[in-house]
Amino acid sequence: MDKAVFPAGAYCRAVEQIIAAGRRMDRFGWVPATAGNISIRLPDGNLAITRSGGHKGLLGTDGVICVDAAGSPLTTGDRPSAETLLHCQIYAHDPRAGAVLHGHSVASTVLSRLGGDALVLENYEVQKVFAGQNTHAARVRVPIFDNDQDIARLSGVVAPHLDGMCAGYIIRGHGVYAWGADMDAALARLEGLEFLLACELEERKLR
Ligand SMILES: CSC[C@@H](O)[C@@H](O)C(=O)COP(=O)(O)O
Ligand SMILES: [Zn+2]
Repeated sequence: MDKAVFPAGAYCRAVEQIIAAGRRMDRFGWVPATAGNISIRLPDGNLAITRSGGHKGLLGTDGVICVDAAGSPLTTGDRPSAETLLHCQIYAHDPRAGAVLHGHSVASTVLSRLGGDALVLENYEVQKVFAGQNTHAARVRVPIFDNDQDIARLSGVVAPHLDGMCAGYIIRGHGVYAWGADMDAALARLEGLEFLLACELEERKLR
């Protein structure tokens, strides 16, 4: 299939939103060097996703390519994000997911290296940004999975935990995955999660 088969408006909007999201994540310092990847689900079920290896804060239109729902590039020779399968997995699991974001913040990297299989967030007002959360008093569990360069194997480890995951997840020493119904919702989730991780890190430094 060729990119031309997409309704031009939907594809162009997706590319613009991905470029803008990369810039916003870069402003926060969440996509150092070539870290991070960003995708949007297109109306036909294919994905617009960042090409592998570029700086996500400096994306041009050629920094975004199309893959099918299984992660295969629609244009032969295109190299999608090395972590495309993690995006595909989220879209396959959650039919409401419209955008997926991955960044490498200092807070997610450092906190996940301290050990444990989850971070539990409690008594923060901002945790209400996560799906289904309406009080600071609830406990929001953010799972941490060990990093793995074999993304298919990593997705197999993540799979059994996706049900009921409301804030996203962390890969140890690596970064976070967050998603939402559209790009605005995904960015709000990511920003909320990163704010809370930064709070946790600050608090631990004071202890
Ligand atoms: C700076 S290395 C980071 C990569 O290994 C990877 O984790 C990452 O987030 C970006 O990979 P990419 O293939 O550009 O999507
Ligand atoms: Zn990464």
